[in-house]
Amino acid sequence: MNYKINEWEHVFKLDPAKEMTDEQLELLCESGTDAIIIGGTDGITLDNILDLLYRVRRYAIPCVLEISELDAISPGFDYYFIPMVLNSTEKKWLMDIQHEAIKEYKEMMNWDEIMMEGYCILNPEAKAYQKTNCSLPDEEDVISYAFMAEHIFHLPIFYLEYSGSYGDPQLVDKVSRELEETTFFYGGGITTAKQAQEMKQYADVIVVGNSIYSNFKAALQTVAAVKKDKT
Ligand SMILES: CC(C)=CCC/C(C)=C/CC/C(C)=C/CC/C(C)=C/CC/C(C)=C/CC/C(C)=C/CC/C(C)=C/COP(=O)(O)OP(=O)(O)O
Ligand SMILES: O=P(O)(O)OC[C@@H](O)CO
Ligand SMILES: [Mg+2]
Repeated sequence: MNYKINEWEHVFKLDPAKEMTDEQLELLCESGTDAIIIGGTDGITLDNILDLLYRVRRYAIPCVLEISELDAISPGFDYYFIPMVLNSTEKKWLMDIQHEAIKEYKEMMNWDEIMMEGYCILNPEAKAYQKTNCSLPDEEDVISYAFMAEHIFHLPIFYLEYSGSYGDPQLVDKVSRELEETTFFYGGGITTAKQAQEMKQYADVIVVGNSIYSNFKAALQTVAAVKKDKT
């Protein structure tokens, strides 16, 4: 198990609102992926999060809760990822919800386990884009958000999010050149080994989500595609 996030290359993001068999979960957790992130935008409840956490805990793999709902936070995860949506048009999604949460949880927060994520969401069809009222940034905007994530906010993670659609590899390349200290996560529309390899050339970590539920076999193959040089 590797708990060093800046050494991760591949993670699966599981949606607690979606069904998964025990056999599938075992294959994912033992695939060689670096971590399991539990998160999503819709239908997130404490019950479905705890259920999935309990099932993932059978395996020796880091398990992360990516917080999207204030009333669905539970102890027991290795890490808590907290999004700040940099291209939201509402301050609420950049810092106000987080500010409210700090008032409630400050005493319980162990900063060795918490990573703030600077999100830039680029797919207007994504639920997260719509929920957080994002505006669509151009290339220069995106690169500037990445720069701000590293040099102004000193965030541990910059997350380029195309959730549900495959992004622009040239832009991912340009963003990667902007980041040195901040770990660069790319997520969105990775459904094949080839796409995983393409985005991994630029991003530090690639995130595979929806294809787990639409084409399980192909999703599983994305791990070996980015890790085969290391084994
Ligand atoms: C009890 C305990 C152990 C406490 C530990 C202390 C702790 C960790 C406290 C947390 C404190 C804190 C600051 C919490 C913040 C709470 C919060 C609600 C923040 C808001 C996060 C946010 C901006 C959410 C908006 C939506 C978003 C960006 C979600 C990220 C995940 C994402 C993009 C999922 C992909 O969704 P998508 O694919 O579009 O949609 P589907 O779900 O349909 O796939
Ligand atoms: O679901 P997909 O499109 O694979 O995206 C993964 C992740 O970035 C979603 O938050
Ligand atoms: Mg999803």
